[in-house]
Amino acid sequence: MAMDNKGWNASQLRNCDLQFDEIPRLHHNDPKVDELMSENKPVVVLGSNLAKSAEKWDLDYLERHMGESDFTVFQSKSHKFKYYDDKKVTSGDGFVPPTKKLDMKLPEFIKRLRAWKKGEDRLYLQQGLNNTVGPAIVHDFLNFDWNFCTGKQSKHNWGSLTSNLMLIGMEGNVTPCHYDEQENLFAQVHGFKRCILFPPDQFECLYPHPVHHPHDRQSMVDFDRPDYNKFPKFRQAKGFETVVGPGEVLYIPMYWWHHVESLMQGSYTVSVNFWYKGGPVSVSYPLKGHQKVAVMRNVEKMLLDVLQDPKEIPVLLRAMVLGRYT
Ligand SMILES: CCC[C@@H](CC(=O)O)C(=O)C(=O)O
Ligand SMILES: [Zn+2]
Repeated sequence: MAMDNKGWNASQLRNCDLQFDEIPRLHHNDPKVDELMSENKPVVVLGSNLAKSAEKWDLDYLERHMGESDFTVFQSKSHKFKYYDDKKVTSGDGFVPPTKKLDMKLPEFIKRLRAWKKGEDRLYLQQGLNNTVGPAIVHDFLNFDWNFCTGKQSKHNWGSLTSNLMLIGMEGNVTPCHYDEQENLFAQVHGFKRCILFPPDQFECLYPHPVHHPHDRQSMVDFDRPDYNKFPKFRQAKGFETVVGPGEVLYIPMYWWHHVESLMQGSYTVSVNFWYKGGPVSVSYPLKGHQKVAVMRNVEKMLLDVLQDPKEIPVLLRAMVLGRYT
């Protein structure tokens, strides 16, 4: 495969009907980086040393140093790893989990990753970096450029760092479109990931599952085969995209939708994310897109709390709105 000088080429990207603008890719010293971050806009930061100490995290190194613990690995029959909250699964709701959550030792995971053949079940290691990893990994973790991320945290008034997730994915793995309620500095360590982002105000085009659903925060639209009858506004979604490679950091603002895919016919991918709580809410009118999402979430939660039966929610909302507000 002819690789462009970027280390990948467009044939490795999955087809998507939409057109995207590029997410800006700026050197970490460029003042525009902080301008975009302060406007809650995504940016790829180049040349930072945020996770430079992890650049040696290839499979051999990880096999030698991750330690003997069990790590969280998701298994999927497809290329999609759609997150679900098992605390929101209620018996009899007919929900079929799309992935299986396994505990696996690293050597076993690596063996299966190396032996994997297209068409077989896929695996995606998603493990919080904590004291269960070996001392060498802890050493590398402590050698992340904490000045960089702590600097961003304080400059942009983010809350506390909640976790760092280590992600080891197979080529072609997809984390389908969803939003998180945290700020995210997403450090790409090995391999290439295509990231498609949409601002929070595209809520109406991305049709998230109801808040009480196990797939809360996840889009109902299948990007591989969008159902335009059920989700007509998806055609109007206006997204931004980038491909991040080793040493690059993508800022994913809180509440921004993101779809992330490990490039096809690429290598395995390693990423480390840095999730921060959001900062203090400053209310000014009109409310920002993400604030309206937070309001809608609260309305859904309150309605479920008082109505109890989820099926009554659309009935009440239609009675309230149709013919009165529309
Ligand atoms: C479980 C987290 C997956 C990650 C996307 C990806 O790298 O597949 C993401 O969505 C995030 O960092 O917020
Ligand atoms: Zn996410």
